[in-house]
Amino acid sequence: MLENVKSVILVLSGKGGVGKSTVSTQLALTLKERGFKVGLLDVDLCGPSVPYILNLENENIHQGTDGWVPVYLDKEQRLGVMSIGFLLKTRNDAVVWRGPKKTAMIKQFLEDVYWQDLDFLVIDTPPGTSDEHITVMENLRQIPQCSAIIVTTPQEVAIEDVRKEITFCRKTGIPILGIIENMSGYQCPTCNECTNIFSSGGGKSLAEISKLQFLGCLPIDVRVGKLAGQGLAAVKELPDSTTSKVFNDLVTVLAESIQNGS
Ligand SMILES: Nc1ncnc2c1ncn2[C@@H]1O[C@H](COP(=O)(O)OP(=O)(O)OP(=O)(O)O)[C@@H](O)[C@H]1O
Repeated sequence: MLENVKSVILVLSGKGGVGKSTVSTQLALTLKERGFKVGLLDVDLCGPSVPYILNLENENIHQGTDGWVPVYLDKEQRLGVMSIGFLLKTRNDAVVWRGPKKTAMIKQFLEDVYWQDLDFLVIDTPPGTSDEHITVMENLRQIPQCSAIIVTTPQEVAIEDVRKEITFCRKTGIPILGIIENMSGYQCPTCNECTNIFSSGGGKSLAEISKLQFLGCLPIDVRVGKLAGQGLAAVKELPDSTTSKVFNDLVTVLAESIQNGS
């Protein structure tokens, strides 16, 4: 049920494996840390990684009187999580469904989860621009505030794919909040030095060309994955890290947008 959701943030990428789920989970954890009530919905039916990233693989969801009850990360129920992964027996179980069945499942995810009152619902989507995306976009029309964050890596191929994602958002009328460049160098956990192991700056120049806001560069930081597995936000545990700065700034932008109703 989306009636009580103030703002939806879609996390999109043109290509798989660029860090969409990592960004979605860290964003949800940061929003919770900053005092918001948050839902995290994983609609990547073929590769649901959110339960794995948050170490919730053994959790089950159940049907309550008001709808499906999300898995809550905390006692205060400030961060609820829903994923097809909770319905699969093991991480290796494959969902082999044709389009209409996938569409029906996503509709159910959007309509039948009892989220209670949420400030933000973060939606982790599959890579590309598939049926799943069209279903999500169609069902979000009722939400007063909805925007997309596009995740890319610095390499050219990912950048090319992400251009298609931008076109897709523009055609479907979803405003793009901005672009995040992930895996932008490697941050040494000991000395904090960041080394560019791929080319760099692609996300920023794409944002400039596309006239979109650039939301920052996230380095490869092995500590971030470990923290998410314990349900912890980088902004709390690694306050001096680049990751912390990028997510803090992003949440400030989101908090302003919810206040302005934009
Ligand atoms: N900034 C980062 N620092 C360290 N590891 C990262 C970072 N971003 C992503 N990873 C790792 O890279 C792998 C892929 O990331 P993730 O699952 O978030 O990508 P995705 O785009 O959601 O993938 P998929 O398309 O399969 O859903 C994961 O093992 C994740 O832990």
